[in-house]
Amino acid sequence: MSYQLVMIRHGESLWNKENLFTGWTDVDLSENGINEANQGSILLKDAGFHFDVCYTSYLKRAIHTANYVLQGLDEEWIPMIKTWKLNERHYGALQGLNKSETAAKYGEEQVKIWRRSFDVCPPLLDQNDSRNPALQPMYQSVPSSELPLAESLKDTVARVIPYYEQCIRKDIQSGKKVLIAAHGNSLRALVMYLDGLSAEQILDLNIPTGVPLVYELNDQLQAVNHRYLGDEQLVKAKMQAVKNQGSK
Ligand SMILES: O=C(O)[C@@H](CO)OP(=O)(O)O
Repeated sequence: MSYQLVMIRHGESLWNKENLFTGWTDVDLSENGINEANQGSILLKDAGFHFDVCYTSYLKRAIHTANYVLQGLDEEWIPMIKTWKLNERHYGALQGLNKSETAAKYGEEQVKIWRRSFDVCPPLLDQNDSRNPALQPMYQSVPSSELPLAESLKDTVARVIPYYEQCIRKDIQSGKKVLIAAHGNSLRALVMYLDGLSAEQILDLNIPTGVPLVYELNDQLQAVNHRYLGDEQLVKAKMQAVKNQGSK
């Protein structure tokens, strides 16, 4: 018995377009991001994919991407489960700063550490900052002790993976076709776990926007292989573009 899991990072957001650290800031997709989500849907449709359930975050760029994908597949009726556990990594006080300007100010190496290291946490948001999730209606049902003021990838792994194991895994195991529409770093956390990557290996992993990533899992639900749908060169160029966001 083998299983399958499909992930998709949201299409380009308005803040991706402006090259701003985004994290839990709830921004819309750009025009290009909408096209990317629709394109992702076409790739899935052409390859014959169907879904029984979709998991996404609380953030509208991921929710809208899921909607565009499911609309294209004519499967908007399936259950869509929204959880803050799949939110983007919280970028703390870096949120809203331009990545290139931050690289010019603090150096590209420091920005790479903030963006891609496993266990370095960005500077924390102030408790009284209106962006503190504990002060926002969106997170009112979450105990404030669980809500971050910034997160490293390690912190993100610590919330994404237990959720995957407790909730998503069960659906996959019961034979449901699962789609996860999430974010660059919440998906890096999941890929790190599924592929058993080390802290060094994860440094150079960049997830492209709006491209379906298909995992084949064995009967133990271990990853046996994965592939992006679509043109290989285009996928590589999109990954490189994500990497370059941290250049001066
Ligand atoms: O700003 C962010 O929240 C993320 C994803 O867009 O960026 P990065 O690729 O720098 O981790």
